[in-house]
Amino acid sequence: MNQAQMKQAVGQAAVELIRPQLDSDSIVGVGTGSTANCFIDALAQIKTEFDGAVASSEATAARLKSHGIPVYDLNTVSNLDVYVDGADESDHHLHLIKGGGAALTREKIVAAVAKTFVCIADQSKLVDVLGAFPLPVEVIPMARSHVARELVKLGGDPVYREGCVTDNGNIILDVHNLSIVDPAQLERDINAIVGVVTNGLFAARPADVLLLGTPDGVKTLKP
Ligand SMILES: O=C(CO)[C@H](O)[C@H](O)COP(=O)(O)O
Repeated sequence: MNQAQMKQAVGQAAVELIRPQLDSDSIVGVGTGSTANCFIDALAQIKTEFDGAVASSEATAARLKSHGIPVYDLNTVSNLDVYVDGADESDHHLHLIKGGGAALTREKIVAAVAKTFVCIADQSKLVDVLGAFPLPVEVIPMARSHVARELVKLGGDPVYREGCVTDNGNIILDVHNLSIVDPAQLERDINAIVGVVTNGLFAARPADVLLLGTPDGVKTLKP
């Protein structure tokens, strides 16, 4: 099984996992990225079994709508049982790095609202210590240089993601060379920098389950 097939397998596995809890009133939280796209395509096959979705990005909203799945504003939704999304890295506690697709802030908001967060990823994303993948930080544009200096004080090497404007109109700094031994503390420290919208560490709200694509099939990991 190659990487693309593993992504399809975990997308399908996520649909099978959540399907028993769906009913005609259910709204599904949907993440962003190539693995989340596999989930969307699999979800479309059962679109008559739930009401609609909340999207974590404009790209995801467009893909959901292209399948005829209604997309709701999160503010109109009182109950979100499940959120399904990919990740750039996961450790064995299911602390994540996300934001490779620049959708981290909306992803973190939807994950915070959902009762259950199902992460889907191929096996290349599972690591012992987070940080080989540069940590994305969404920043208010006028604070870019200030935030970059503060990130250097925290031991990282921030790099401006050229040409990237988030769905919220902000910029991304990718922080290289972090060895993240305490993800929850670093998540708090970076979010405390004035000008930071949020960072791509999901430690305060880790995933509840990780469906990991491997050549031997999909494995289920829990913290
Ligand atoms: O956090 C994300 C987008 O902001 C994605 O979940 C992450 O980048 C993984 O993407 P892919 O499934 O394409 O590898």
